[in-house]
Amino acid sequence: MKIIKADVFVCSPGRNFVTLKITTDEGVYGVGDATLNGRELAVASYLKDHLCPQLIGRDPHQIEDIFQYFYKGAYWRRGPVTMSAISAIDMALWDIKGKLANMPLYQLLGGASRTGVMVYCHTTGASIEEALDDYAKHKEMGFKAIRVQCGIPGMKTTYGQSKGKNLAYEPATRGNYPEEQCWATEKYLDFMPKLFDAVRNKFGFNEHLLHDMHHRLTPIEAARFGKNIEDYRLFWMEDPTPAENQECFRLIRQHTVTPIAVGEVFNSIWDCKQLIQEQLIDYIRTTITHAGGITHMRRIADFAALYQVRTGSHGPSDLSPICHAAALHFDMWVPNFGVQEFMGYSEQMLEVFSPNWTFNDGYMHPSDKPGLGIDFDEKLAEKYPYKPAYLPIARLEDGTLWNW
Ligand SMILES: O=C(O)[C@@H](O)[C@@H](O)[C@H](O)[C@H](O)CO
Repeated sequence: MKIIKADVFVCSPGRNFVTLKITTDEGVYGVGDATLNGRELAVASYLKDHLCPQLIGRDPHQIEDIFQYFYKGAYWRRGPVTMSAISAIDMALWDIKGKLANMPLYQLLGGASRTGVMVYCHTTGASIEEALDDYAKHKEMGFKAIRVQCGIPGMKTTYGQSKGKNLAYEPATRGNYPEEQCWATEKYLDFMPKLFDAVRNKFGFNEHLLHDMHHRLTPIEAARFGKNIEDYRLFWMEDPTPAENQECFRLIRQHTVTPIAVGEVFNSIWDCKQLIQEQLIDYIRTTITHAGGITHMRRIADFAALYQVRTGSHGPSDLSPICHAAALHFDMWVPNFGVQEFMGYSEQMLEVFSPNWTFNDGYMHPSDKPGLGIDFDEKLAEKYPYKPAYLPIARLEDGTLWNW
């Protein structure tokens, strides 16, 4: 069996997605997600101009060898653009393998380790009251794990806040320049515990409560924050500080038992090796689309299992439904599963991708169709051409560029 075609599509049914479709000489095809929010065209070019031509004529069964061929073969290893491109190839090849074996992906990986995948949703609001209403709505929908964010008095914008009533959280803005937001750490540190207090007072401790700090604090500020909120027993505080320097997390760990989740911007095991080995985190949040596909994610998860670090994969709607479909199969199998993020998709997006997963009472189940169990409508996608859009940047009140 040989690969005869590898096509890349960039479409924008509400937001930009990069999709790869690999076709074999026997007519079986697989799909993969290569979306890198704000840098979509770079990944599309990496695939189209460099990797796709080298896929032609290769045996699609050789997933591991193809991963190594592109990872080692470029000489220039790692990085989000390279790894997103490799991830999409890997996903599409697993899709093909599942279709050939007539098995859903999770069966190929080793079968189900659980009856369903616990997912966490996003709740947000301009004020605590609005966030509480949104929380109630999501609790009603059955979610067992809920992320809470909300506007901070005295700050025009903050991370994780929806832009209007009933609008889902959407960070990227259309146009050629990123939106500029403002950040004030002290205001955040003083205010945010009040949100957790209000949530726990109103809803109790039944749901897992999560919060994303989006890389905004220094290690000692994150340590103070984690310590202050211990009574609210968060499931995790996410991305408390930037993680390029993994040692920084030692300081946070010395001060607090609030669990820590990190990894959405990582693209290989090397980005989290020390964090895992020193047990500086509790959840690793790498994704199938950015961290080398199923092949490399499996390596990260197995390594993390040695240190009792569990998975909590990034799953925003700026990764395509193909990524979410693949993630659900992975989560169904992975022994050290923690939770899966699920932000949801608009109807327009679901028309283009048509997934077959199910959601019931806080748990999702992957499709039982062969492979990933998701398709991509190329014709419909043509109706939604790429539109430039960028993630915001953040500045401190004095104008200093900060971490968004
Ligand atoms: O935890 C999360 O889901 C966020 O951190 C993301 O929504 C992140 O901001 C976006 O994926 C960036 O594209």
